[in-house]
Amino acid sequence: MKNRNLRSSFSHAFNGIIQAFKTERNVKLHTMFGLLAILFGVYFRISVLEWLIVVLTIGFVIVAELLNTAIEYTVDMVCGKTYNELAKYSKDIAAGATLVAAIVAMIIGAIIFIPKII
Ligand SMILES: Nc1ncnc2c1ncn2[C@@H]1O[C@H](COP(=O)(O)OP(=O)(O)OP(=O)(O)O)[C@@H](O)[C@H]1O
Repeated sequence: MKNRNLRSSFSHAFNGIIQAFKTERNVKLHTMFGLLAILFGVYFRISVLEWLIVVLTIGFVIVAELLNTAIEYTVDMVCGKTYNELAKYSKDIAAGATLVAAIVAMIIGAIIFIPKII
């Protein structure tokens, strides 16, 4: 089924974000960390450059989580409950991508905020 116009295209994309947020604990968790980083940014009055880095990092983590969720759904659609070695690799690698994104975000958060907290 093809999107007939830009509005339905945006609407489906938005529904996808809502679906991932509702069903995936990690999407919720990383969104909370993103909001916390924004609160810290406001509180510590970080610079424009720091805001650019914080916003890019939050987007990077959320995009990784959304892609991981899409891969999980696709694997489940193909395999259902059947064990499959390739399904395992796909899910583990997708989860690995979100872990890398989360670690990078933690390092960036530490570099920006720890000196301000101290
Ligand atoms: N069909 C399958 N065949 C083989 N292994 C699977 C299959 N489905 C899941 N697994 C294994 O179980 C793990 C957990 O899968 P699950 O679908 O529960 O992901 P999840 O707990 O939602 O992951 P995340 O915490 O990243 O959101 C996968 O990383 C994979 O190692």
